[in-house]
Amino acid sequence: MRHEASRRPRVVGELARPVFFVGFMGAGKTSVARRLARTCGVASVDMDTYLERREGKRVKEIFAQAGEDGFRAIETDVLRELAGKEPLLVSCGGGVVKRDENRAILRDAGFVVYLKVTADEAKSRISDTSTRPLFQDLDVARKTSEERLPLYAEVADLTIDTAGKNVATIAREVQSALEKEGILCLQRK
Ligand SMILES: Nc1ncnc2c1ncn2[C@@H]1O[C@H](COP(=O)(O)OP(=O)(O)O)[C@@H](O)[C@H]1O
Ligand SMILES: O=C(O)C1=C[C@@H](OP(=O)(O)O)[C@@H](O)[C@H](O)C1
Ligand SMILES: [Mg+2]
Repeated sequence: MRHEASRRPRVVGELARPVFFVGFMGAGKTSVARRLARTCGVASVDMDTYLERREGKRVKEIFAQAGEDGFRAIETDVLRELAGKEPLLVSCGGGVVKRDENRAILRDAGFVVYLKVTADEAKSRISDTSTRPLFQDLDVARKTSEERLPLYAEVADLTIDTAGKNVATIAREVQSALEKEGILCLQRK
């Protein structure tokens, strides 16, 4: 097993622009970006993780202390910061598309991959919704998801329906599309 792994060529990927993953909570943005980073030798960053380290607080605490508006202000700041770095795979939080200025940053700075999921399928994937303050009630989540559909569609350069697919399959679909679009260039060493 170890021998086979060491014989596999090392892959180093380069991105022409930042790639932003958007979509509803539970779409798999964090998991797919992380998987793609590993298989393609590209750096990835999760906006929520980055934001939590920067603020020294969990997303849930920020919502409790500063409300959604407070969270969104920090989120915009972080998005701007990450959009200005060397191109990365960036998994965004599901609500990043709510602000007009964020949608402008996503469109202008990057290539946007929209991972589609229904609120019902997302609920079945997320075992513990306590870390997601806006996914506490399924009926509310269904409504929120419907309201956001046009916002995700507005920024998407690529849309992938994730229904019934696992993370590896989705990551392969994204990889192939990014290579075809000239956004991802892979060198096998
Ligand atoms: N395609 C998928 N099929 C099944 N489970 C998934 C899939 N994508 C993600 N998950 C699971 O759903 C949960 C949320 O995934 P995550 O990547 O954090 O989504 P997001 O960042 O879009 O909210 C995790 O437990 C993850 O393992
Ligand atoms: O949809 C949203 O408004 C949110 C999604 C979360 O990220 P994930 O989409 O990665 O769960 C996180 O940013 C926060 O709880 C708000
Ligand atoms: Mg996430």
